[in-house]
Formats: sequence, C-alpha cells, structure tokens
Amino acid sequence: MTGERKHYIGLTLFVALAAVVPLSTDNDFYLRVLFLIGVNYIAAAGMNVLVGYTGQKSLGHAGLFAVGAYTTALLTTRWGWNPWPAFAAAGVMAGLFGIVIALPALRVKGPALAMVTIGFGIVVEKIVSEWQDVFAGQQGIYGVLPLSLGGAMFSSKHWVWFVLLLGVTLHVMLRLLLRGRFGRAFMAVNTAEVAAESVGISVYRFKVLAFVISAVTCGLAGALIAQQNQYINSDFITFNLSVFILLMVLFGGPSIYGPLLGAVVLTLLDAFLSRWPSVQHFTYGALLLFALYAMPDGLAGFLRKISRKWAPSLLSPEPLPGQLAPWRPRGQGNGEEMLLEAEGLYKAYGGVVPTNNVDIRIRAGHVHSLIGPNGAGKTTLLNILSGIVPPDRGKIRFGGGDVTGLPPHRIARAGLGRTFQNLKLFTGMSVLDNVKLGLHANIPTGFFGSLVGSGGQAEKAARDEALQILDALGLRDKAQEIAGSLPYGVQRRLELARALATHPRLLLLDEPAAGLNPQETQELVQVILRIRDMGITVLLIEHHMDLVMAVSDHVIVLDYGQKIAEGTPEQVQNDPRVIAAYLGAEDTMEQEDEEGGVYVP
Ligand SMILES: Nc1ncnc2c1ncn2[C@@H]1O[C@H](COP(=O)(O)OP(=O)(O)OP(=O)(O)O)[C@@H](O)[C@H]1O
Repeated sequence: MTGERKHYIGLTLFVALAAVVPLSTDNDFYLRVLFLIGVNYIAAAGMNVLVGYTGQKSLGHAGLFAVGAYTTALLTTRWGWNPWPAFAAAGVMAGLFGIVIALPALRVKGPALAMVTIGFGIVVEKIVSEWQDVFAGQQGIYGVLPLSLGGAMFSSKHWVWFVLLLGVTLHVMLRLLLRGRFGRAFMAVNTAEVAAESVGISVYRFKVLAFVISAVTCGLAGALIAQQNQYINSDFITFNLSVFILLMVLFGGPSIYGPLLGAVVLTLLDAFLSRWPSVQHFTYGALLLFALYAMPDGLAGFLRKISRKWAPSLLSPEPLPGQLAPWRPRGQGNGEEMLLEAEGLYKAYGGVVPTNNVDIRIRAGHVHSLIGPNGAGKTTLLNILSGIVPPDRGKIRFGGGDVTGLPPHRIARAGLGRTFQNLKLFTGMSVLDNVKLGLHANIPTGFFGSLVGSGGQAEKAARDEALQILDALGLRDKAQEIAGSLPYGVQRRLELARALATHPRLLLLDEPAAGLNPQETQELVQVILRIRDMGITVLLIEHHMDLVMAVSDHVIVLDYGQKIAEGTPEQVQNDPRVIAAYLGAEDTMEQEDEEGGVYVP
C-alpha cells in the first residue's frame, strides 16, 4: 500500500472517530475542550510552517490572534456583517497584518523576528486594553455573532464538528503544500540560506510567506474563539498566549503531525491545570525549556524514533521508478558567443581588495578555470558573479542581460548554477530532495495550485528528472539516503548534481576537487568534460593543476585581486608573471599534495 493511501485511510478513521465523540457526551466542559483542541490545532498548524519548517521563532502571535478575534467582533457588532464573511475577513486581516510585520522584520537576520514580534504582541495588547472606545478593554465586546446554519446558531457540538472540518481541511492543504516544492523550499531556507538562493529560491519571500500562513491561521483561531464565546476582551491577548502557541509547535515537533500532537497534549494539560494559574504558567515555561533542550524534534520526532525501531515498515520510503531515459540538460544558451562579460569589477573590505578592477569574458561552451595563490580573490569573484557579494563597482552581463546587483536567486534563475568551496547541502534532507530543490525554479506549480493538490504531475516529472541526474552522476542508488550522512566525496558530487538540476547555462564550481582522493579527482575530470559536451559552460576554481590542465580551454589567473594573465593552459603555465606570483606565494610553483596529485596552493 502506498504512503498516500495509508495516510488517507488513517485520516478517514481519525475523522470518523473524532466526529462520533461529540455524540457520546452532552457535557459542555468536554465539548469545550474538544473545540479548543481544534482551535489550537488550527493556530499551531500555520505556526508550524513558520517555526518547524523555516526555523523562524515568533513570540507575538497573540497579536495576530487578536487581529482575527477583534476583526470578526467589530464587523459583526458595529457594522452588522454576517458572521461567515466576518470569519473569512478575520483570516484576511490577520494575513495583511502578517505581511506588514514580516516585511521589515525578515529583512534582517538573527533574533530580529523574535524581537519585532514580541514588540508587536505588546503593542496589540496595549491597544486592545487601553483604546476603550473601539476595543472596550477588559470590559470587552459582547454580542459577537456566532456562526450559524440555516438561521440556527451553532450548538457546542456543531462547533466541535466545524473545527474538525476546518482542521482536517487545513491539514490536507498544508500537507499537499509542504510535501511539494514549497515545503522543500521552506526547509531549505531553514538549513542553508545561501544554497537556497543558489537554486533560485528567494529566501526573503519564503520567510514572509511562512509568516503570513501562520498569521492567517492564528487570526482564524482568534475569530473562532470570539464567535464561539460571542465575546472577546483584552484578557485573552497576553504574552502567555504567544508562548502557548509557540510551545504547541516546539513541543509537537517540526512534522506535519507535530501541531496536532502539541495541540492535543497542551490543551488537555491547560484544561487540567486551569484551576492553578501559577502552576500553569510555570509548567509552560518548564515545558518550553524541555522542548528546546531535550526534544529538538518534539513529540513527533520521539514517536518517529520509536516507530523506526518497532514498526519500520510504517516509515518505508516510496518505491522509486525503474529505468529512466538518460538525462539531457535543458535550457541551454541561445547561441551567444560570450555568455558572460564582466567589466571593472571592484570589491574592497576595508583595506583588503580581493577584486580589483577585474574584467572577464566567459565564452559559451568552454571550460574556464580561475587560478591563483591562496587569498588571490577567486572565491570573492565567483561570489560577485553569482550575486552573493554585491560589487562596489563594475558591470556584469550574463546571457545578454545586465545582472549587476541582482540577488542570487534571480541570477540563478537566469541560468547560473554553482557549487561551494565549503559544501552547502541541505544536510537533513534526502539526496533526492536535494536534487529536486535544484529543480525548484523549473517546477511550475504555484502556491494555490499546491494547496489544492494540482502539482502531482509536475512533482512526478521533477522526481524523474532528479533521478535521471543522479543516474548521470552515479548517485542513483543513494537517492533515498540522508545527504548529511554520505561520505565527503559523494556529498561533493551531490552538490554538483543539485547545481546541474538548476538547468544552468553557466556552471560555477568552487574547488570541486577539494577533499577528493586521486580516483575521485580522475572521475571528476570525466564528469566536467561530459558536462561541457552537454553544452554547459563551466567556470571553475581549482588548486589541482593536473585537473586544471586536463579540462580547461581557457585559464584566468588572479593575484592580489587583479587579473595577471589569461590564455590557454600552456600559455598561462609559461607566463613569467604567473610563475612569479606562485613563487612569491610559496617559494615553489608546484608541490605534491598528500595523495600524490600536483597541487598548487
Ligand atoms: N567578507 C569578507 N570580509 C573581509 N575580508 C574578506 C571577506 N571575504 C574575503 N575577504 C578577504 O579577501 C581576500 C580574498 O579571499 P578569497 O576567499 O576570495 O580568496 P581565494 O583566492 O578564494 O582564496 P582560497 O584559495 O584560499 O580560497 C582574503 O584576504 C580574504 O581574507
């Protein structure tokens, strides 16, 4: 049975069971607890995209809960809106507030988001408690219209069924979203931002999107509470609520099922401890610390570990298709002779000038090498070309267009793929997912299409192409292994596979042979020549002169940030300025590296 079928059978059983429970009791307290589990799940499910997938922590989501709650309260009491559109408006309003907070907060890195969200939570708390005319402070807004069907207001049981329906719909939509290119991109943003940009993902846009998803679900949760209570006041909007929402996600764990586990356990605990508020708050604090330090993968991670031991078949990966046709790269150049032309590139870090008025021209279809002693500015130049480092001066034309100053994901989408000197893989993800991430910009499924599951065919095509690329690089048998668990040489090849998956016209390789043994280096020579024969232009940085001489059509030499020579490998090898640069650097032009290859530092 496929994983999909298992999931939908499990979900149907769960829904059937959960739908029958309210029939077995008329106790209002129990029905209220079931309702709260549903509401908390809805808040946590969106928060999980932000915290669990993109790794951003927010401590102000009570503010977004308040936006939803007060939107529906004001619309139904002051403006006489019907409760259904008022409920929908609560989600929209919270989403808009989410955009307004996330746009500035996510421009900066580090704890800025946590700080901004704490500030936002405090501001909202103050506004609803002190702006009496509009929000009525502690006294609150009465008469909020509850949802109704055919003119009859929802009973306690209807509310439970409604949150069940909403929760299941949200679960199915988020699962579809998170199992496709959006979920992979959110995780990539969390693991390695620079690498995510290098495959065409706008890190900033994905962080904002995750924040907005979490804002919408928290806003809907707030609206549900206000409409079910038919009342809302400022006592609901506290810092503790923000902590509670975050805690559900951290405690449940970063998995599609984490928020459900977090919502069930913490709502029950909350109900049980509600008689002792001081113990309640202490318990949240203790659980937050416990979740952060002792259970980094939360309850879902813990259960996964147990099932791996006792029921491994539950976690067995999807079977992969058998033989596929050999991979053929797509999106090659449009015949231009000069694929990339850069003029007067200049970059200084204080007194250090790693790129000093460098001009380079990359001819389509050739292998170019960039060499020079340590610290000559090779990596900085590659970073400038790929958009990671903006140049202080100079111009770059790539594929006929000006790409100077564009962010890395835009340059990647224009057809520039790259690998890194220090590997930047998405280490916690499978080999296959790493390569699928390379294909990210070439999978056409949009956000709303993903939510309703219309991306199935595109996902299948991406999986097949990723497997073809892995096949071409001899990695097919590793497809389902975790990238970070592979030997170093295999990880290097995987990074190359991911870069090829971006359909590059120009492939930048930063020291691709670093850390490889002589046999792997020989294989790399063949791989680079094959890549060139497929029509992909290559620019590589390398210290292994054997490799440079074997693959290059053209060599560029840098020293102290300046281009000191260029030409065929023979011309460069015999150039007195190049010999002097290397002699100056190490008193020797060539030395044997540990494995016996010729290595020039
Ligand atoms: N972000 C930065 N801030 C300050 N100095 C930097 C920065 N990036 C690079 N440099 C400096 O610029 C110079 C060139 O560095 P770069 O990494 O480009 O050289 P490289 O030729 O790639 O060296 P290697 O062969 O050792 O990798 C070095 O002196 C380095 O310390």
